[in-house]
Amino acid sequence: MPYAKGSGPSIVIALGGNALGNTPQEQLDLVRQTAVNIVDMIAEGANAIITHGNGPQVGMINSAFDAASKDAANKVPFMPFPECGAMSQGYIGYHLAQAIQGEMRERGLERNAVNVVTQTVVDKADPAFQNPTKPIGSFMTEDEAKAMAEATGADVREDAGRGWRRVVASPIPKRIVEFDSVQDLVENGYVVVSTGGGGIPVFEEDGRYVGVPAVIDKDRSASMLAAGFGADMLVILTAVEKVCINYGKEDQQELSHMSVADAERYIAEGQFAPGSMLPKVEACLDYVRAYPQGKALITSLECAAAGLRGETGTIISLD
Ligand SMILES: Nc1ncnc2c1ncn2[C@@H]1O[C@H](COP(=O)(O)OP(=O)(O)O)[C@@H](O)[C@H]1O
Ligand SMILES: NC(=O)OP(=O)(O)O
Repeated sequence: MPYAKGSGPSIVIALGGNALGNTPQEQLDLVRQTAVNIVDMIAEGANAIITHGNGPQVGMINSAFDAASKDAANKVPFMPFPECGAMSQGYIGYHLAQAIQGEMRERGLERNAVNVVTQTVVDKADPAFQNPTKPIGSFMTEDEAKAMAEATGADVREDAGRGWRRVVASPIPKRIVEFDSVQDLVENGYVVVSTGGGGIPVFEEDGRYVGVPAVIDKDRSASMLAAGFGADMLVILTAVEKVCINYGKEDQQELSHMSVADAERYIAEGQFAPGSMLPKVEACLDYVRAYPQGKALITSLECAAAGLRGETGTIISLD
């Protein structure tokens, strides 16, 4: 039976790595807290589509299958990378939908949560396939990473000052295959987990879809989803309450609002670290340029509901 939609804004939420953790038990525990923060927004009437990252998880699944399949005694088959992406969506979406459902039941909210395994069309000619940039899996020291690269042929890079990781191609998302189904679910009052890990990247060939070994940036896909829906707000939840200029320096300054022109100026000044805050600000800019009535919010998980009420976080709007 369909559920009633909330009376509040429509929002697309992108969950950062701090919402999920690294191991199954850590993820299960963290996701319960994440669900509390998400349901705080749903309790205010929000109609939410929740997207999430998958870098650590898809890397973990891929490494586990690679290691297991190399020993014939295990009888574990080689697992292609797109299938590992699909597994990561199922695994994270299962935890998220279950935790959100449980939290809504506990608060007596008559809504239902569902996870949609989602494919995202990318372009075969995307130059990203020639230049892998998306960090996946766990962090390593430089020596460990270089030894791994030597042994496996994987690409490795330093990740935003936090250590070394394997990197894979990260093409630009073009279209979400399950968009109409997600829209139907939202219209019928469901809280939808969708486009996890940016969506499983696929090429379109003669009307059929074929998985591609890559990982799409979840903030970019969330931005495209929010613009496509005409969502009132794109909410990017990460580890900081506000975006800063002079981040980490003595004269650090938190920003409550940025216009597109402000953001462009700060980007030109190099205020946002590539691989961490820069892609988030760029995703917000893409959304407000494509849907000028929309507002993007970057804040922490803990501040999500207060941010939605306009009490904290950094709002990015056209002007
Ligand atoms: N100018 C900035 N303002 C605020 N945070 C910044 C800035 N530049 C870099 N950061 C860092 O970017 C991080 C968010 O990026 P990241 O951790 O990659 O995102 P995710 O939450 O999606 O995993 C913040 O926690 C912060 O440490
Ligand atoms: N797909 C994606 O953007 O994952 P992370 O947020 O974990 O990097």
